[in-house]
Amino acid sequence: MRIDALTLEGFRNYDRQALTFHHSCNVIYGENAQGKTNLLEAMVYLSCGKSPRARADRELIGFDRDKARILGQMFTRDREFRTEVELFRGRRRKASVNGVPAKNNAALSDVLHTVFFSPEDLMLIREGAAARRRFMDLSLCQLRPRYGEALAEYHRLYEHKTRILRDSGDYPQLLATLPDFNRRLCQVGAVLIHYRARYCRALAEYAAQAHYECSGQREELELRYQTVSTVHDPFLPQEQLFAALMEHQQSHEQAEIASRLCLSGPHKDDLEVLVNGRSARQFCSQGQVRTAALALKLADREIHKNTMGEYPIMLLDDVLSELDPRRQEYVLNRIAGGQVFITCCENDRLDTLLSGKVFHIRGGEVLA
Ligand SMILES: Nc1ncnc2c1ncn2[C@@H]1O[C@H](COP(=O)(O)OP(=O)(O)OP(=O)(O)O)[C@@H](O)[C@H]1O
Repeated sequence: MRIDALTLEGFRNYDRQALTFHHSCNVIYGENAQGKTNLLEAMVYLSCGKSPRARADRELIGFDRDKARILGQMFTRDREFRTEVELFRGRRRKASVNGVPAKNNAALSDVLHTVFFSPEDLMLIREGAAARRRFMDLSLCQLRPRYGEALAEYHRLYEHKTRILRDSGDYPQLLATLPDFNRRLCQVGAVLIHYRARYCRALAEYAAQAHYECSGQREELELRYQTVSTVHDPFLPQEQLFAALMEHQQSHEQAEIASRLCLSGPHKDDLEVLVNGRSARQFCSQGQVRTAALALKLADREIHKNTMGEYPIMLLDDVLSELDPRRQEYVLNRIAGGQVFITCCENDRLDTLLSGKVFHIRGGEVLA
């Protein structure tokens, strides 16, 4: 799997830029705030229809533009693909693959998978559960089309339910609609738990191996998927997951109405990380946290490889400079075999370390 060419028009600080890439390694360097991350962000968008950092698509459109266009030429499963996305202010985006309209994000993920790794991810372990849920969701949306659909529906229902609870003080009659929302949230929630449990099991296996190697065989990493307390086994059939979610929901109904908050459901899931049997979040040193985060990202890459039969595109956004030489070397050795994009501020070391193509970015343009 590789991206051969990318064209950006009106995307973030790119006015119009066409780029062709090396099949293996691409180093993108430049000073701060020149557009290096924007470039990687466009590639993530092509792979899943979402930005890893923007909350709304309109943030991706150039400040003084009405629309943005991202066009990628990819090579996957021995075939060429052309994915095009157009984003507009105030109207729905348009996306197509080889000229055929893409119905949803899954149609984009069918062509391209990316694993995006940025300095913020180095604190994935220390942050609250939301960061680890985002990590699982971004990956699962690319891996499993049904998961992406279920997650989108869950978010819609959750928003709606939140509004009902919030407004129920002034309009108590709204509460009559709550049982229908709760029921559907539990049905869709069961789908999310089904996929998350399997993903976390695979992630745990690969991440343990990577962490063990990267720590010089000194540390053991364990991952535990945590979901709603009445779900004693997340691998049970979905009907049983649904029943367990309903049980939790019913026991929290009064508390939800009193607090006007959604208290029950997999929107509070987490992935607990332990190193040598202790909570990494509480007890790990900065270095251990980095190794664990690195292990999660490398494990994610292996899962994509197993699912697609090809390595996903690895996007390393300024992370190498944050790692010590031993970890840098480990990452660079582990990611050989697929296409990789690496951004950095200085080009003094990487082009000697890696062979491939080097791009110098300034003000949303690639300098010759
Ligand atoms: N919608 C937008 N329209 C135009 N410019 C934008 C838009 N969003 C962000 N920018 C600009 O893009 C630049 C940031 O680009 P980017 O995040 O890619 O930086 P970077 O080169 O990765 O920098 P760093 O090394 O600091 O991470 C900023 O100058 C910002 O003002």
